[in-house]
Amino acid sequence: MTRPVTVRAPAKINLHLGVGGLRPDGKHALATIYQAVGLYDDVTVRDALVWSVALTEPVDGVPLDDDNIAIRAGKALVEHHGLHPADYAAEITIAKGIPVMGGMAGGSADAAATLLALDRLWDLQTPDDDLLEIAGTLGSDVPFALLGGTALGVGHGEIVTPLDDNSSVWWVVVLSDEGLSTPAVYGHFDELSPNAPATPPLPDDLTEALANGDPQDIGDLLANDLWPAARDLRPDLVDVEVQLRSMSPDGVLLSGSGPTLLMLLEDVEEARSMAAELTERGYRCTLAPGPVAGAHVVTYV
Ligand SMILES: C[C@](O)(CO)[C@H](O)COP(=O)(O)OP(=O)(O)OC[C@H]1O[C@@H](n2ccc(N)nc2=O)[C@H](O)[C@@H]1O
Ligand SMILES: Nc1ncnc2c1ncn2[C@@H]1O[C@H](COP(=O)(O)OP(=O)(O)OP(=O)(O)O)[C@@H](O)[C@H]1O
Repeated sequence: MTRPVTVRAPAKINLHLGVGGLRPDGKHALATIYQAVGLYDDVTVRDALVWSVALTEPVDGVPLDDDNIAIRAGKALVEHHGLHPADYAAEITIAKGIPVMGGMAGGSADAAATLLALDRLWDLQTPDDDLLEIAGTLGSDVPFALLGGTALGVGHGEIVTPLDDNSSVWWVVVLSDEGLSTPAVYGHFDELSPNAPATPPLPDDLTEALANGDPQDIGDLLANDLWPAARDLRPDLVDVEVQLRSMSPDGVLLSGSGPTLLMLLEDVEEARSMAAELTERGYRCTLAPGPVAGAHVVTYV
């Protein structure tokens, strides 16, 4: 019997989320810049006779059956290697630190972590390119969760290329008590933007600002095409956004498809005092540094 393996995978935000038209496969063409930030899920895998998934603490909205993306990831890895499904299954335990349905790709992090953890548990030695390819079949954000750091994402978000990022920033992460459905936000985007370009333009200015590492320039260039749709679906977010902008006029951003909101700060002390002030005003928030590493093993067999 092999020893359990634990992999830690980060949340992501999109510093730029350019959304194009709806493709025939039901997804939207993207030109995005991902950044991995320091909120994590830890996924532990153990050999088992049947697939199962459990959480270390109960969290609403996470399926505990075969719909869980971690189990889908495990089965995809078994299939990729042509292994006999009856001989390979795992007990998966997830410690969730990434908000569920928050637009921070928590499920994607779990899928990426599971791929890496099972690869190590079963000593499959899957090449990195194969892991990225399997990841892309599981969800648009999954390849980036493997990669981490800061990266350009094109296609439907699954084609990722690392970017030179010389910034080191802190994000005040303002959480919402209620999640927002990613397909619903994309669906409303289609209603608001019927003439979106087939391929959105690449964010060259932000790419350059990241290479230069100046947080002020980065803050000025943050952009998210899903924001108007998220605002319509969740008008309560507008009030939070106004409060954040009154504290820091630049550097406020919707995370992915929302509803989490972000505020960029250069200095950790400043980030702490903003978070304290927001907490005092009744908001639930946390801090996360960026960029951080992608999925990585934290225990060894
Ligand atoms: C909003 C983002 O987080 C930004 O990175 C992602 O685009 C969403 O990625 P994800 O949650 O991994 O999404 P997937 O699991 O691939 O797709 C879920 C659903 O989101 C919508 N979707 C997702 C990605 C994409 N480029 N276009 C889409 O329209 C589709 O309705 C799709 O059925
Ligand atoms: N391991 C998992 N953790 C969280 N959600 C999961 C998991 N597996 C499946 N799901 C389902 O995936 C959906 C999206 O959850 P998730 O927390 O990944 O949202 P999100 O962070 O908004 O995603 P994204 O930013 O990629 O759009 C939920 O409906 C949830 O029920």
